[in-house]
Amino acid sequence: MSTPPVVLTVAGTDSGGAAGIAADLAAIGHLGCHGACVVTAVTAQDTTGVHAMHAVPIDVVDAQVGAVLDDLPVAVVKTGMLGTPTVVALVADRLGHLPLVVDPVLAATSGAVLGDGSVMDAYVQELLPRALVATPNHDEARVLTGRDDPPPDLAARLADLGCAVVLTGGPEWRPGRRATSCTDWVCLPGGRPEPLAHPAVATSADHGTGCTFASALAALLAHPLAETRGHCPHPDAGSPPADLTADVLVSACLRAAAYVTIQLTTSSTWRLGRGRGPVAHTPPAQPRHT
Ligand SMILES: Nc1ncnc2c1ncn2[C@@H]1O[C@H](COP(=O)(O)OP(=O)(O)O)[C@@H](O)[C@H]1O
Ligand SMILES: Cc1ncc(COP(=O)(O)OP(=O)(O)O)c(N)n1
Repeated sequence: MSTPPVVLTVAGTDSGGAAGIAADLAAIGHLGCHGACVVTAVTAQDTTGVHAMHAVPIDVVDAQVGAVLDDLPVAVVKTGMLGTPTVVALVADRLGHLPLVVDPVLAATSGAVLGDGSVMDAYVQELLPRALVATPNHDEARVLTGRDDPPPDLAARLADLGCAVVLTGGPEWRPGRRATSCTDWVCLPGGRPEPLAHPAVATSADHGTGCTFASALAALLAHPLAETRGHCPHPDAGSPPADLTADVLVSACLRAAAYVTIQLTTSSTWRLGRGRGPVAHTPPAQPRHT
C-alpha cells in the first residue's frame, strides 16, 4: 500500500466509543487514510447521554496542533466538538490554511449541549467562512442561521458564508409511517441546493452517525485533494483549494453515505448499552450485490 493521505480530526472523546474521536479515527482508517487527532474535550458519555465534560486546556490543544503540523503532511482537517469559542478561533487561526471539513457540533442527539451560543457565533464568524465544507444536520443549520426554514433553503443560506454545505438528514419517522429514505442537501457557494437521497436503515444503534459521516467525507476528499495538491501541503501552501468541484463533492458525499449505511446495517442487530447504541466502527462489510 502506498503512503496514505493524512486526515487530522480535532474533536472530543466519548467514553462509550460511539461518537467523537473514536468514530472519526475508525472511519478515516477504514477509508484508506491515516488519522491524526487533537483532543479538545473529554466527555463521560454512554448510550444514554453525556454525564460530564472537561475542556482540554487551550495550551494543550495548541501543543497538539503544533506537534501534528510539525511532523505530518495533513491533507484535510475534520472538526467535531470544539466546545469553546477559544478553540474555534484557534482552529481558524492555526488550521484555516488547510482544507477544513467542519461538523458544527452543538448538541448530542441525547440533548446534551456540546457548544453554547458563543460557540455558535464563533462558527459563523470565524470558522465557516474559512471551511471547505460544513456538515450541519437540520437542527444545527437552524441554530446557525437563526431560521426555521426547509433544509435546502438553510443549506443555501449557510453556503453564502463561503463554504460548501452538506446539510445531513436522518430518516424522518412520522406516526404510522416508516421512513424508507434519508436526504442530504449539497450546496456550493453561489450554487443551487441538490438533494442526495439514499435508503434509510431501520435501527436505534445510530449514536455517532454524524461524526462518522463527516469523517468519511473528509477521508474521501483527502484522496483527490492529496493527488491534485501533492502529498505534503506545506503549512504555508496558501489558500484552501479552489479545486473542489460539485462532481468531486457529490461523489464523496454519496460514498460517505454508503459507508454510513453499511456501518448502520451492521450495528442494527447489536444490543449494546441501554440507550441508542453505537454505529459500528468494526471494519466495513462488503456491500451486497444483488
Ligand atoms: N437510519 C439511517 N439510515 C441511513 N442513513 C442514515 C440514517 N441516519 C442517518 N443517516 C445518514 O448519516 C449521515 C449523518 O446523519 P445525521 O443523522 O444528519 O447526523 P447527526 O448524527 O449529526 O444528526 C447522513 O448522510 C444521513 O443521511
Ligand atoms: C464527543 C462528542 N462529539 C460529538 C458528538 C455528536 O455526535 P453525532 O454523531 O453528531 O451525533 P449523536 O451521536 O450524538 O447523535 C457527541 N455526542 N460527542
